[in-house]
Amino acid sequence: MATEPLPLQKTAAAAPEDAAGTDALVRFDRVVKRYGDHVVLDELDFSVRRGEHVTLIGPSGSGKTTILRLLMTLEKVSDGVIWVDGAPLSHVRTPDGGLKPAGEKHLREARKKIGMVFQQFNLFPNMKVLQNITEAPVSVLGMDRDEAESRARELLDLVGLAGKIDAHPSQLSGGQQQRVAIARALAMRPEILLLDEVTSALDPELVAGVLDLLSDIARTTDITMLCVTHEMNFARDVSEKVLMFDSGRVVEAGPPEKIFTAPEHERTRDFLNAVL
Ligand SMILES: Nc1ncnc2c1ncn2[C@@H]1O[C@H](COP(=O)(O)OP(=O)(O)OP(=O)(O)O)[C@@H](O)[C@H]1O
Repeated sequence: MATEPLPLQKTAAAAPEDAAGTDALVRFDRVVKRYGDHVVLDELDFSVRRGEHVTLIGPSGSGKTTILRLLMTLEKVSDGVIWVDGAPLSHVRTPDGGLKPAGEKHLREARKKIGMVFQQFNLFPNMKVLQNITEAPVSVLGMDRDEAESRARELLDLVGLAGKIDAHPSQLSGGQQQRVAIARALAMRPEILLLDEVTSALDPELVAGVLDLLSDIARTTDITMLCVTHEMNFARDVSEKVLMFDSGRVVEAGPPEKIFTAPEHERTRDFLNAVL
């Protein structure tokens, strides 16, 4: 059975030079997220270019996970618009050219472009490794099962777990489970990969292996990454841009070498002093 190539090689085209952010793949446009009276994201503006690897840092409660959950359409914006690839993610266009909040059908379609890896792996406990990876491509994308299995095998090879194809998640270490979760996210061929503290639940000796895998994926593929992490060395190695959040706003943004060595904002300095 012929399979399409995996989207796992860098294409020749360089990421567009776009200092103004007009060619952003992801753009938050005055995004507000409230839970009751609690404003979690406060007219948040930021953008991410295609192929860029961005790390989100900031104190607990500053809204980092909320940003990823909004992108994954697990939450809805209270105000403002999220754009992905020039189209509204959180909204749909009205006949008069305006925007209205998107319904479930649009959101289901939109989330196909986006994959997420969670802190707690979130594998299906009753499915073997192979089926964990093939389930969504078959049921959500309508992919032929043979093709999905063939791709899953390639991805398991990539994450170093070819021998665990018939294991259940409970038979794997945390690091192995997280590798399966990464393979499962990639199986959907996402344009954007969201990583939410993916090593926080791992035993310390398993962290480096998962981070090395993600570094390889960042280096060798075109995938755009948004990554919430407390692993500052990883952020330094992998990302081109670091966004420092506080109280639902970006207080400072820049390349890691700038943010980590010469932060300008007092909140960034305080945060880095606490975590480094
Ligand atoms: N479903 C919810 N209902 C009410 N409040 C929520 C909900 N989800 C998140 N919050 C609140 O939103 C704020 C931001 O949470 P979020 O998880 O985005 O922060 P974070 O920066 O990712 O924090 P951490 O680093 O601790 O994971 C917190 O004050 C949190 O309590």
